[in-house]
Amino acid sequence: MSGNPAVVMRLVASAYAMAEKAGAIVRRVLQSGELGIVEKTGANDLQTLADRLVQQSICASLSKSFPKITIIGEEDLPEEAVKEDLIESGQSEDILQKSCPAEYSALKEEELVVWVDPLDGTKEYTEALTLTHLQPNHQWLLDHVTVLIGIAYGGKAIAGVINQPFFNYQLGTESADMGRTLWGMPGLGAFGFELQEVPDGRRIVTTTRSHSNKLVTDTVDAMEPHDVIRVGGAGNKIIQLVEGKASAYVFASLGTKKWDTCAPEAILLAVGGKLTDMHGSALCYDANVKHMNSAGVLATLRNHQYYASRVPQSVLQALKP
Ligand SMILES: Nc1ncnc2c1ncn2[C@@H]1O[C@H](COP(=O)(O)O)[C@@H](OP(=O)(O)O)[C@H]1O
Ligand SMILES: [Mg+2]
Ligand SMILES: [Mg+2]
Ligand SMILES: [Mg+2]
Repeated sequence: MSGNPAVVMRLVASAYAMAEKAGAIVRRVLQSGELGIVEKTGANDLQTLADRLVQQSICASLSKSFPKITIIGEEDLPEEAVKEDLIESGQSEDILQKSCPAEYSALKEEELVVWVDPLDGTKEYTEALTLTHLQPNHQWLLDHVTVLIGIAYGGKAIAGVINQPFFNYQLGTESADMGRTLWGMPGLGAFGFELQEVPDGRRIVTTTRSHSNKLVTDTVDAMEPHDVIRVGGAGNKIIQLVEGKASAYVFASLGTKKWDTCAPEAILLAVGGKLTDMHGSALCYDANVKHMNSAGVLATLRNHQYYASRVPQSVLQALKP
C-alpha cells in the first residue's frame, strides 16, 4: 500500500514526524531554562514558549502539507510568519506502509479536522524546572508532558499521535532513547507501546493533579478505588490506561478541551477502550463544536459501564454537556 497512500494515512504519517519534532522543541526549551511563562485565565492555566513554538510548528507544517484540512490548536497566537526551521515536512515511512482501514480510505482532506494540543501538562512542565537544574523531587513530573495531535472525521476521533518528550528521562539528556511517539487508529491498531492491563479486579483511578475540586474528588471516591494516582496531562493519563498503570481516568469537571481528548481517545479506541463524558455520552470532534468538555471525562480500557454507573447523581446534575 506504499504506491498511493490514502490521504488520512499521509496525514498520520506527517503528524508522527511533526510530533517528534515537537518533542525535540519541548526538550530544548526546558533545557534553555527560559520557559517564557504567560498566565492565560489564571495561575493554573499557563502557556510557555514551548506551547507557542510547538503550536506554530505543528499548525504551520500541517497547513503547508494539507492546505484544505481544518486545524484547531489550543493556543491563541497572533498571525505571524513561522520560521522555516519550525516546519516539518517529513513523514513516517512505517505508517505510509500500513493499509488504511477501508472505511477511511476515501476520506478527503477537507473532511478532516485536526485537534492540536502543543503541550499537554503545561502546569507540570513549568514545575519540573530545567533539565540541568532538576530537583530530584520534581523530576517525575516531566513524564506527564505530552504533545497531542488528534484527527477527526464525522465528529469521531479516527487517529491520534502522542509524543512523550521525556519518556526515559531517567537516562539523562544525552540519551538517544529519551522520548517516544505512540499512535493509533481504530480498525488498524496502536503502536509505539506495549498494551498492558491492570490485574483483574483492581480499580486504579487516575485523575488530575493540578485541577481538582470537590466534584472531582467525590466522584473518584464513588468509584471505590483500590488506589488513586494524581498526575498531570490528559495524554499522560491515557498512556497510564493502555500501559496497565490505571484502570480508569476520572475527571468530573469542566476544564479539558477537545484537543486534550481527541488523540488520546483515538489511541484508546484502537485498543478496545472507551472515552466519554461523565454521563457516558460520546464526545463530538466536529470543526464547529464547543471546545470545552463541560461534562467531564471518563476513560477506560475495560469495564466502562462499571465506572459510569458509579458517578453520583449530584455530579451528573452539576455537569451539563
Ligand atoms: N480548570 C481548568 N482550567 C484550565 N485548563 C484545565 C482545567 N482542568 C483541566 N485543564 C486542562 O486539561 C488538561 C489536563 O488537565 P490535568 O493535567 O489537570 O489533568 C491540561 O491541558 P494543558 O496542560 O494542555 O493546558 C489542563 O490545562
Ligand atoms: Mg493549556
Ligand atoms: Mg492539554
Ligand atoms: Mg496544552
